Amino acid sequence: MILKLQQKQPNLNGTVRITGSKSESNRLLLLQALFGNFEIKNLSNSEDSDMMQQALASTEKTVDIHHAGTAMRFLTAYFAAYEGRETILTGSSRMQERPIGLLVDALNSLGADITYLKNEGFAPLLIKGKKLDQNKVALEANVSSQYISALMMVGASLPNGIEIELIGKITSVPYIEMTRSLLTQLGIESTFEGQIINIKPAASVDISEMVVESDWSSASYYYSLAALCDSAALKLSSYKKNSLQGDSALAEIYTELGVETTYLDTEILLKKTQGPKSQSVAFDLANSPDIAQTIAVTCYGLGIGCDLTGLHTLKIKETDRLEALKAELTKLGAEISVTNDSLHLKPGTNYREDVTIKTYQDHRMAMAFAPMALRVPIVFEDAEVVNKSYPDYWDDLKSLGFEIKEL
Ligand SMILES: O=C(O)C1=C[C@@H](OP(=O)(O)O)[C@@H](O)[C@H](O)C1
Ligand SMILES: C=C(OP(=O)(O)O)C(=O)O
Repeated sequence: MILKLQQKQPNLNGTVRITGSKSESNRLLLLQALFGNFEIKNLSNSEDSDMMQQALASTEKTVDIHHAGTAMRFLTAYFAAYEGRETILTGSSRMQERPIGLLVDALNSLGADITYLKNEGFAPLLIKGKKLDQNKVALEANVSSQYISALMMVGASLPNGIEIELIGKITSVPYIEMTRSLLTQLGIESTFEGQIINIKPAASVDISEMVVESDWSSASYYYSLAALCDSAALKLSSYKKNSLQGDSALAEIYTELGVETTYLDTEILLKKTQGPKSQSVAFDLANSPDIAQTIAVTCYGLGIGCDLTGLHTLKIKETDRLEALKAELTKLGAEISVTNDSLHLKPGTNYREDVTIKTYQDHRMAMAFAPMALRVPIVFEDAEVVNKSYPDYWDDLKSLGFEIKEL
């Protein structure tokens, strides 16, 4: 599906209801499968959460989780500890290029039997589920926190729990803390001191319902819209101040880009203030990698420069996000350079019209670039890519007055 977006109305007012965080949802679905049948409220309607649900319900030998990184990583650990079950776990062609060797090595060192069916270090995996008889494991922590979350959750179901030693710098730390907090809410004890995570064993949990906060990564696109319009009063639900999601750092980050957040009862209200405070901004996003694309595009739309660092995980996500950002922002007229872990954008407003943005099978490429429609008409290839995390995105933009035409 090719979509053309235009937004001639520079004052944005409205309320958008976003469904639950896909990170929290996919953790709770796994924890529900491991520990008991609590109800999950405000579950994400993302394709990734559908994939997780379908995979957990499947009795087939081959389980295909398409593009869902959390499902791939969490289910590798889940099926490895599923005694007597043999599973082939696979995903999209891109998923078969996203590394999983560190997690497989860690699980095999705990006693799992996982082998590679195509390329060493990558899906598809043949997982012969068995009892994991060890409970201490060490792994590098700078590649993906999803490996660590997977070990923490499945580790809680092992008879002796799990002790995880994290080697080197730890990336995406808030996601590890999110996993811990959800375990705590379920009554499962853990500690995280220095480089060591300890999870106590649990057989079942005594809780009837868990409520998922709405998705902050999805909220990022409204922060960008608020920054780029002339005036905004956008209400988003359901959010809270003490979020488990690291991307809630948006509220602080966007004060520098001219957006003020007010926490209401169960909503946040975004208002545009005077505009950006300086001609160039700098952020280390090692704790919030998923909002890097949003911030880079907002800065370009504001005509200011930015230096984004801590981006070393972007190359192994849905696409190489650093190269994709460079290619598409350049098409729009930006002067941008990237390294393996950083991005530098020069101030400038040389906006080119009617550019067609390639989305690289990456939902965040489409969603992050859409607010540029406040500057110039813009076209998106494969616009349905948003389904991975936010299927209602285009409809929600329409509700704010965006003209969206299928070409
Ligand atoms: O645990 C999670 O839910 C996630 C962790 C992050 O991945 P990395 O830890 O691989 O950076 C993030 O980018 C991803 O969208 C979701
Ligand atoms: C990186 C992402 O997801 P995942 O790693 O779960 O595929 C994302 O949603 O931006």
